[in-house]
Amino acid sequence: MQIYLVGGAVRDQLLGKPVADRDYVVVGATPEEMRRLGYRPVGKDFPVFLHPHSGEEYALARTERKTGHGYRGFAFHTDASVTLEQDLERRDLTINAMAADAQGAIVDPYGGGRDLADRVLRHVSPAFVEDPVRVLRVARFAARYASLGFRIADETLALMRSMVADGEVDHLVPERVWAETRRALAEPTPSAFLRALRACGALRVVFPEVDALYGVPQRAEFHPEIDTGVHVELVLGMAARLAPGDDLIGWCALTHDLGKALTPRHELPRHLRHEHNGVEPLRALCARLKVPAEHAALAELVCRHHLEAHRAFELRASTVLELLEKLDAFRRPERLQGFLLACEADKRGRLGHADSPYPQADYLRAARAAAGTISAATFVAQGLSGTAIGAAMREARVKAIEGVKRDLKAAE
Ligand SMILES: Nc1ccn([C@@H]2O[C@H](COP(=O)(O)OP(=O)(O)OP(=O)(O)O)[C@@H](O)[C@H]2O)c(=O)n1
Ligand SMILES: [Mg+2]
Repeated sequence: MQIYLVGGAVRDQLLGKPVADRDYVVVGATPEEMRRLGYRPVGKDFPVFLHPHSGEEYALARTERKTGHGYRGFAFHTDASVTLEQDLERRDLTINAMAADAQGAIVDPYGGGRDLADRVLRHVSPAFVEDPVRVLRVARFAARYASLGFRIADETLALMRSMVADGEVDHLVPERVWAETRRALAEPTPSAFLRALRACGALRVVFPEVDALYGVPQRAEFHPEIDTGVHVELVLGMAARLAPGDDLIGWCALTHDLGKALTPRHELPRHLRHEHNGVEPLRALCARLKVPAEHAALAELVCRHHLEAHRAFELRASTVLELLEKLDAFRRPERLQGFLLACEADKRGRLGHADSPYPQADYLRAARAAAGTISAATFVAQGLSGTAIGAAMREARVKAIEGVKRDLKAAE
């Protein structure tokens, strides 16, 4: 039997990127042989094994045949006669379909090295269509490598388009959609994920609430980019810059303006109440994709309150305190931090505003810090009890926030 390093590890090595996880393909072996050598089978019907010591994945070379719609409609064919070339042929992209033998020699029957050098995401063979998740994967790789100059090959985009038209993407289970989305949001250029999905028509199927934002105008004095979809792309880019690798902030960036798709036509390009209108579609989206609770919670806070953050200096101190309370900022400072990052991404994610300051974040952080030093114990010690404690605390916190505001004014 022969063992080859395969897929992402070979690609990343050739790109000069750190290799995260290593997958191996084993040619000319049987499951019995693998077990005899001490490899542990991953599942019952799945020809994948874990190395007895390293725990890395070793898959028997296989071909895949589609038997039905969607994620489960697969049959594997594996036997000792399946070649490396056959195994590589059923993979998604040429850059993911290279192997390296034990000496490090590259096996590259489908031109992955050339596409890597040319910065092209290209499918390997017509077998690409057998797994609709690949539509999302290609978009995710676009988000990962856009900054290196990668683009999707025309023929691959055409194939993705035909898969969407054939309804293949309708059958994706929410867990897979979320898993790919979450990873895409943590990549350096998450907007490329949106653009790729939109280019093949998958955005309308997977994220109709986001797709609907394209073509919706906003007021030019606040949004020189005009188009709400373009704004969301810019906010995603800014979120990736302010909070690299943070899919929580990315999720807030993606969903903060969903309400703008619901603005009545005659009100455009103004978006009155969009922060309220966005809550319902956001909740529906989070439920549909089974988004983690923290993602759903912070995204809703950002959706509801981002305008208040932008207007922080115009708010009364008592309103600032209420905002901090709604964010649960006193018990959970990380929530405030995430909220402010998303709000800053929204403000700077506008054409020509990438380098604008966002002093509102410093103000709200300082307000939280000042108000946070006031504790109930002081008032208990003064002999207050019951609701009087809460009232006195509020009053003291409002005063503290007023003090922060005064200091800021004085420093101007
Ligand atoms: N739907 C899929 C999933 C995986 N693969 C193949 O399996 C390999 C390993 O998959 P995975 O670990 O998900 O992707 P990587 O390419 O390793 O990328 P990452 O860096 O994200 O792990 C891929 O390179 C690709 O050859 C595929 O063809 N189709
Ligand atoms: Mg991998």
